[in-house]
Amino acid sequence: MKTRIGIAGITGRMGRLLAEAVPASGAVLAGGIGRDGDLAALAVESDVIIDFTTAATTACHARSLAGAATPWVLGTTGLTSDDEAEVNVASARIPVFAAANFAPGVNLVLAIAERLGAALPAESHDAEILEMHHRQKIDAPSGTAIALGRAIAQGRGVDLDSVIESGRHGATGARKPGAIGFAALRGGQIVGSHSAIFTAATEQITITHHALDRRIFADGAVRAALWLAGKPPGRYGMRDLLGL
Ligand SMILES: NC(=O)C1=CN([C@@H]2O[C@H](COP(=O)(O)OP(=O)(O)OC[C@H]3O[C@@H](n4cnc5c(N)ncnc54)[C@H](OP(=O)(O)O)[C@@H]3O)[C@@H](O)[C@H]2O)C=CC1
Ligand SMILES: O=C(O)C1=N[C@H](C(=O)O)C[C@H](O)C1
Repeated sequence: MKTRIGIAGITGRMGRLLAEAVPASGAVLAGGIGRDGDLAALAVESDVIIDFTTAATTACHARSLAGAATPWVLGTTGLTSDDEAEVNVASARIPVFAAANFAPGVNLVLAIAERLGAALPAESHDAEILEMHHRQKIDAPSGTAIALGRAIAQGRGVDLDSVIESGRHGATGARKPGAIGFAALRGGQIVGSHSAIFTAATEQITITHHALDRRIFADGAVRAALWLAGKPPGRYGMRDLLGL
């Protein structure tokens, strides 16, 4: 039996590419909805839902898909901690695959960032994250930038929330020791670029990922959906899929 995949956000930049990527993978496109669609009805017709919409609707989607017992691949970014809590509640009832970035290469960069965070002393090597996206993007810093920050913080054995310096402006005072800084640039049609930069007095190390085509995200999300169907309830991510 072919896997039936439904798409929440099918009218969007990602959704339109997912509508091509699903049949190209051999799966069946069960249907798709924009903001006015009925997710519960789509879930009944689907073995798995891929969701690239907006954070404002994530909590509602979590409850709807948990109620329908339909596995959920979530690519939406900009989630609040309350949204994250709703996703975790849903993952007790359904398999949930959530990733801020479905490009396999980015997830290798995340793994390297964690190792650099562990290896380079926070006292000497200042960590900054730079992300650039298209002018339509509505959340900042990007989900991937936050994931990079979390990876570095994890390597350093600290909580990102306790060291984050984001959106500097005005009389900021000097950089705090051990801070992880963020800068978000917006313009044109940049698909998504992320750098983690470690700057010391005598050296600078930069790792960068440029997404050149959104198909890298769509193909990754479809791969995740095919992998997720049939898994037990729980929260999964790219590390599970890629075996990192
Ligand atoms: N994890 C990853 O690898 C990636 C994540 N993303 C994230 O995916 C999300 C979507 O990105 P993108 O496709 O560029 O965005 P778009 O704005 O192009 O598309 C958004 C989609 O969500 C729908 N939508 C908007 N508001 C609501 C609502 N209140 N309820 C239900 N559906 C709604 C829109 O429907 P309508 O047309 O009817 O308004 C549209 O189909 C973003 O959060 C983005 O950051 C993007 C790329 C990669
Ligand atoms: O909104 C986008 O376009 C993207 N969003 C994701 C993010 O916030 O990290 C992934 C990718 O960078 C494109």
